[in-house]
Amino acid sequence: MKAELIKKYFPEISDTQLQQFEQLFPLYVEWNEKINVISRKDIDNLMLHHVLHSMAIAKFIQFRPGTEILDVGTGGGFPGIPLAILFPECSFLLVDSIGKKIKVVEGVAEGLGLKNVRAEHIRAEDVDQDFEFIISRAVTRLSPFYYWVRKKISPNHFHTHRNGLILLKGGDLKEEIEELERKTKVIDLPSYFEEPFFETKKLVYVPM
Ligand SMILES: C[S@@+](CC[C@H](N)C(=O)[O-])C[C@H]1O[C@@H](n2cnc3c(N)ncnc32)[C@H](O)[C@@H]1O
Repeated sequence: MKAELIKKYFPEISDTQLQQFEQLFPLYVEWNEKINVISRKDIDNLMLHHVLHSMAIAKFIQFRPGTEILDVGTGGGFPGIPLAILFPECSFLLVDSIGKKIKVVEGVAEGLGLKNVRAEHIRAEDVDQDFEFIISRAVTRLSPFYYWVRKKISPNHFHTHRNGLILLKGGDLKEEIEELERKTKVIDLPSYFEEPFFETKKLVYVPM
């Protein structure tokens, strides 16, 4: 699946951004040979299941220039890397508790020439900085996630949505949302994209 898939849903992207999306596949193949962080099946479906899927967040919100965003449990760089391509004027910190994953993220970000990405081998709980938004894909249940990060959201609001958490998740979320005991908004990803995804089919927004 090529980068045209991205253009289909984000027709406003520039030629530079399109080229960066095109570079993602060879870069991940190259890095995955050195450090295996993405399964063979997922590499084959990289553009759809990782890249486009991550960009559901950009269908939910257009981050304004200058926005600071934390991606918790980024793994090989999702959703942070595709969003950093799409929002070059925003700053992204991508963190993971496994160091070798951060090496891949750094290699891919450097290969793409992304100046707006920092990657750090650190647990989410230990990050000592405020962000307008905290994003994450397929990391943990809502309630523990909220406790890891609840003090890291800055109070200023410049967006159409309040600062908060934007998470891509699968499974039956009803129980997790009850356990969280906070206002949430849940969006089904098929309302953004007609292509089928694996299990992670919901976007959860928790305004703070
Ligand atoms: C299932 S993977 C998802 C990776 C990536 N977000 C994706 O969608 O491809 C979950 C990731 O969360 C990381 N992780 C788990 N607990 C964490 C924590 N407390 N702080 C930072 N990263 C964490 C794991 O190391 C792992 O890379």
